[in-house]
Amino acid sequence: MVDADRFEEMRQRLQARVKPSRYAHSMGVSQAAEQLARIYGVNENDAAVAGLLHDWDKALSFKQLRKLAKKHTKVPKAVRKNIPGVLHAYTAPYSLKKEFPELTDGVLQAIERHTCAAPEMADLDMVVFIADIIEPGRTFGDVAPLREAVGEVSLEELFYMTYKATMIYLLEDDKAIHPDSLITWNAWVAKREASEGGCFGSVSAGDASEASEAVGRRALTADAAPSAAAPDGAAGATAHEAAAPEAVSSPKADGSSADASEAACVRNVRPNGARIITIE
Ligand SMILES: Nc1ncnc2c1ncn2[C@@H]1O[C@H](COP(=O)(O)OP(=O)(O)O)[C@@H](O)[C@H]1O
Repeated sequence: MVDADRFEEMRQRLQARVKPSRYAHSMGVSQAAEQLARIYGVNENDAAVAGLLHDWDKALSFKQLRKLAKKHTKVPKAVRKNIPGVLHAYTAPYSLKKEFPELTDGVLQAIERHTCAAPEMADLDMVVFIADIIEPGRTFGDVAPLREAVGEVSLEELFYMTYKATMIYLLEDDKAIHPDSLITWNAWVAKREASEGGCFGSVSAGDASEASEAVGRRALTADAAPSAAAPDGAAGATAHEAAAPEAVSSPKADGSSADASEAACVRNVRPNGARIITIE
């Protein structure tokens, strides 16, 4: 548990370390992660802290990251050389543990997995991964369906949708993809196919309307974010353009005990944002 004073200290140190657009994005991710955690029954404090600090090592140059990754991570040489944009996630546990020794393994793991994810994801890992993509400052054209699905589908399904959107974005932008990402993708496809209904289930209709009202359509919509900061100019980085949104309260909703007969299942999300929803 990180108390308010320590969180404030972390916030200030992050602000001093990264550029303003990165800081704004980090605040957005922290608040989005906290909201997602509340909805999906994950530890909110861990989510807020992991979201805040997830890009801690984005302050480093690729040269510094390569050196750090070589010494303190198992990232393969080819990835260090060719996909340095992902290294900050892998070096972060080492860097952050030195700065904030009280950070738990769970928080550090969620931070480590926020960029490339993994075949097995803890709930906190998924919350931080999703928050990084759907925080209000994100301006991708295809995040709207993800935001709308918050509280409507299970955490696993929302993660699957988000991971898929990330893969599509990387391909469409002609970016190299971490080789382990294909292993992760295949694992999640298999897991999803094996799940009941083929889509990880979903939250009940009642929970869905409450939760999406509070989070999906208010806190996590781009419209809710105050004015934009300058885009991040770091090589390979995407633009995070919003200042921190105001926190809003939302009801608790448990996505784990869905009645499949009432469940709305998002079957597919297309790059243009169109999606197919089936009511089962
Ligand atoms: N699986 C992946 N393989 C290769 N590159 C990736 C992968 N996932 C994300 N990236 C790229 O790594 C960089 C950092 O990712 P991330 O930390 O999610 O970015 P952001 O700076 O947008 O928060 C981005 O340029 C992103 O496109």
